[in-house]
Amino acid sequence: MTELLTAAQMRAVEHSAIESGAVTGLELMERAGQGVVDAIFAQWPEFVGSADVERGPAPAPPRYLRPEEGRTRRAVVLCGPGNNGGDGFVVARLLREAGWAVEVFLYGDAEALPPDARVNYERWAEVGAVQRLCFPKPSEDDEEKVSHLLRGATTDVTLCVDALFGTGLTRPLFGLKDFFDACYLAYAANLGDDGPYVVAVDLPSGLCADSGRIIGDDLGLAVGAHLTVTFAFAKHGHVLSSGGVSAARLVTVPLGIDRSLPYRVLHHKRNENGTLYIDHSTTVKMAERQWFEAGYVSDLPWTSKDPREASHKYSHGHALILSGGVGKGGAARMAARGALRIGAGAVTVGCPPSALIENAAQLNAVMLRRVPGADALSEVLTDKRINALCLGPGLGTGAREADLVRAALTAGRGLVLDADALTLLSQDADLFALLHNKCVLTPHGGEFARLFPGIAEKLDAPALTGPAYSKVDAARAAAQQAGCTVLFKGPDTVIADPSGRCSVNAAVYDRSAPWLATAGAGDVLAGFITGLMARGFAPMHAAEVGAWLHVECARAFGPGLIAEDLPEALPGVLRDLEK
Ligand SMILES: NC(=O)C1=CN([C@@H]2O[C@H](COP(=O)(O)OP(=O)(O)OC[C@H]3O[C@@H](n4cnc5c(N)ncnc54)[C@H](OP(=O)(O)O)[C@@H]3O)[C@@H](O)[C@H]2O)[C@@H](O)CC1
Ligand SMILES: [K+]
Repeated sequence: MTELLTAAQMRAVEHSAIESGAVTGLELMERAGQGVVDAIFAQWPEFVGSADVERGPAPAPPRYLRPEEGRTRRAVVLCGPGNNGGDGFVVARLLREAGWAVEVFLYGDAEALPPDARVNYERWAEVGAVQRLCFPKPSEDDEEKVSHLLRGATTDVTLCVDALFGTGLTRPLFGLKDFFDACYLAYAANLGDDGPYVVAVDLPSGLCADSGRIIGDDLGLAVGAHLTVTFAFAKHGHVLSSGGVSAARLVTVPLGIDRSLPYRVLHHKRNENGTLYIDHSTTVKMAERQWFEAGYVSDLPWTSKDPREASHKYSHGHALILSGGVGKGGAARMAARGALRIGAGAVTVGCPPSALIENAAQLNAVMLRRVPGADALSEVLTDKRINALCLGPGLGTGAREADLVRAALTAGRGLVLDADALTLLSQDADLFALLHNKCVLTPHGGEFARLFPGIAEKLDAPALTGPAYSKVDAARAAAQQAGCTVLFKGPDTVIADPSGRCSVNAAVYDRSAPWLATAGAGDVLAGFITGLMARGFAPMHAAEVGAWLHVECARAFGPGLIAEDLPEALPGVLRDLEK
């Protein structure tokens, strides 16, 4: 798991590191700038010179400090009025030391720069010029100058470094349209050598660090970047909402302050059976611990090596998936296949009598039961080995189905509610009131808005100031309201439980899987989570692991994926995890 921080948490971490005396703010800024330059040369090795330099008494400089013979690379660095701008001055200086021609623009008042940024402004000013842009509204001349440079029409600028705003952006940017257009054009057209690569320092400017939304929404602007280089921790805004598509790549460089942090660490440990698990018990000094619980889900525990657990199929649980009527069973069958592949010991599809033949013709390892209505379901559930249920995929939204949802909710078993079951919950407050802490709701955006209209309204309201209300805020509020785990789907799937624990399963940057947006993929996800709950995973953990594996299956299969492929890709993914 990678932890994601808010801007306030990052500031707290930075202050605590500085107060501990381990490092100064100026040193942090130098490391940040150095990290950006290192990341640039790692990303584009062709920027690294190959010519040997003469060896003198001093140690040889790093490879990237040797520009290609006969070629001077050119960079434009746009610096803003805060410490993000300060990082930009460091980057400018280091690029210049590497033999680059660097043009620096300052959008802000040099006299009003914060102290560390001011020092780096002055260090740069000793070796290069600073072109001042009228602040806060650049003049037409300013815009002409910068956009001309960036459009590459008459120059050979290779890099544009966006150090305008980072975690301190609090209000919309209106005055920089032409700059941003120019940066964005370079990014969108991926002009390579014909135009500059755009590198965002910490965050693409215009983006809210906490929500990933563009401050000002459609009125506001944000730079698009080929590479974002952030410091110490990724921020929520890098993966949520527009943040996940704001850059082609995200690199997090360490600032060397991690050890002194008063924050909660998620440690991987092994229990006495050799099973990997995440230890959530490490002490936190930080008061609001849920702050630190948003993160990507990755490298999670999988197979148990405990031979006692392999003794019987029911020791791996029994999942019951309820299906709709004739011709509507495909979704439930895919969920059942997912539950079985993910390791539930037994999986049964329960369907109305009229759909028995259809289902029997399509199911083999999955068992089949008649479940005409709620009474029959209660009867089936007298079998205590059935420990997890899934209702929703292809279920239908009539009176029979509402009764089934009610009976399932009152049975007190692990319960995944998806699709039609979410519609039923949003239509019936009494049903909603029956939700309990063994439930997992898996809404997409539309379902979320129907279930939690007040929360969705807050999330949809224009983000006019930062930090803006985020999908993490929304999922946490929803989990509290529902009293159960909520998995709010998207490329930035957010999973939260009523305690405030929260994870983001982000399928963005190197982990993007656009082909996962395919019919039936959500049914398989519901099945994965149900299967994991049958295996004994707690609801939140089942939702985290299920969502993570779902994306991994899509990535393993690749383009051309259809929902049926997801369960079939699972064995390979699990084998790789074991390695
Ligand atoms: N944390 C760390 O460990 C490290 C952090 N580092 C770096 O510091 C960055 C954070 O610095 P920061 O806090 O100074 O914020 P930043 O984004 O530069 O801008 C704030 C300025 O912008 C202004 N302003 C805001 N909105 C505006 C608007 N719409 N239009 C115009 N102005 C606007 C705002 O003015 P105010 O709101 O006060 O009027 C303020 O002056 C961080 O992203 C990282 O790059 C590294 O150096 C080292 C380690
Ligand atoms: K920036």
